[in-house]
Amino acid sequence: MSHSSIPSPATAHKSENLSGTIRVPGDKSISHRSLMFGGLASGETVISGLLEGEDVLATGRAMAAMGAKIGRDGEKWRVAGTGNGALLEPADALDFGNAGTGCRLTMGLVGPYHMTTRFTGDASLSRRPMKRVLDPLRQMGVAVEAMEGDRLPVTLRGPKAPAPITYRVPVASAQVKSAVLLAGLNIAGTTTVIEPVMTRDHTEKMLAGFGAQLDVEEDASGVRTIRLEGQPDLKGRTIDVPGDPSSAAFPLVAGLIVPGADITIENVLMNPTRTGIILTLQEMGGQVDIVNWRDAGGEDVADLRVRYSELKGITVPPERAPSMIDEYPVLAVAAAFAEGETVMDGLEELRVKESDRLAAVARGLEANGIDCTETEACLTIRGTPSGKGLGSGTVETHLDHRIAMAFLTLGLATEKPVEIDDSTMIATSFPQFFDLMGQLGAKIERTGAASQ
Ligand SMILES: O=C(O)C1=C[C@@H](OP(=O)(O)O)[C@@H](O)[C@H](O)C1
Ligand SMILES: C=C(OP(=O)(O)O)C(=O)O
Repeated sequence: MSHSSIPSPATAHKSENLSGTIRVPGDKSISHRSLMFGGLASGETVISGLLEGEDVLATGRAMAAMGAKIGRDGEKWRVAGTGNGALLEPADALDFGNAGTGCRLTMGLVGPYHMTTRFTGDASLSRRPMKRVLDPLRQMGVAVEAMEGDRLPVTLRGPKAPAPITYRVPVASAQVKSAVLLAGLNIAGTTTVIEPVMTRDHTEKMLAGFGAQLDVEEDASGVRTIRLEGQPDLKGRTIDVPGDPSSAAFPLVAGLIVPGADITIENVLMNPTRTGIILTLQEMGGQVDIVNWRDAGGEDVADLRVRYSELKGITVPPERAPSMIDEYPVLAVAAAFAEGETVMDGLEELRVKESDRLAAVARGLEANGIDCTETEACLTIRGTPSGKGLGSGTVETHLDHRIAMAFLTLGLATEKPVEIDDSTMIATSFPQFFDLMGQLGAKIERTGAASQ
């Protein structure tokens, strides 16, 4: 895969008057699940707008290695599934590259199968904690072999008769919730997940769409109890994947910080478990108009018109973190141009993403002259609205696509250019990043030998 090859540095330069209309690629969470559930269901699933990023393609290869037939047919992807309960033992290790979601959800999916499955990944994924999904699998009777600290490579051996469990998710994580629910698909009886803090609900919504029996109850304090009836008959379906709000966040912030900008991003997923970044940028004074709000196959989507704005610092409510967890690096970039102080708290999960994002963001800001304070779970940024004196740093991206894209966005409004040490990882979630940002008039260039 390209991220194990030669690093490709890139540089962003001060830009003006970004303009135009773009569509960002399909939502990563929905794309992973489309291939997984399509690969599992009986019959055909036809997917439009699939994100063709490396993370999602790794999930496709894993499902193919377990018996699904997956192919591209013009603009669409066609998946012929095995039928629920009929995945085959893969001949080789499943390599998930950089993708936490693909790896953790697939661990849940295959855990209860009475077969042996091995999981590997790149250097970043091999550092990330897997205990959070391996613990509930152990409770179901799955035998686990893992590196120290429950890291990859991991081998799972499912029991003859897996037992359904009731599991209270100990961290706010859609990946953990989803892994337990997916395990429940191949276990007789009711699997129950208790989710104290709501996270993205794509697994619940999409499994119901494929024909699973799911019951979701929410109490007065917001605690959700999700009950899944095991061994449902899942049926293939048609899916239209909306644009990824986590990718839209980069042109969105660029539009707010580049003087004279006026851009539109069409067809963005507006599921309320994903829109924290839009709300937060609006609270900072960002002119983000949500237009043409509509339903698209069971999900809300809209177009976002974004104009350059004088931003002000705010305190971001920590309880909003799950609805914008992947957007903090680029929110930090908006905060770098806001008047006053922006406080982001409740960010402990950022430390276990593709990199320690809290540290990577703080170091990148400091390298470019931006005043910030990092504590265990909090980042405070004091902005410079004019961008004067900022820039000229080189940012270490640590195999993290969001760090790479966030700092290239920063360099569009700093006085001096911003360089990142590697841009290859951007292809994991947003392969069209350079092209689309270029279309808007952003001055970003790949500067390394590997870009030739
Ligand atoms: O379920 C998903 O599709 C995702 C859940 C989030 O991870 P956590 O569950 O670890 O918070 C998010 O960071 C990731 O990019 C996608
Ligand atoms: C955290 C992310 O992804 P994953 O956990 O799937 O690697 C992300 O895309 O920002």
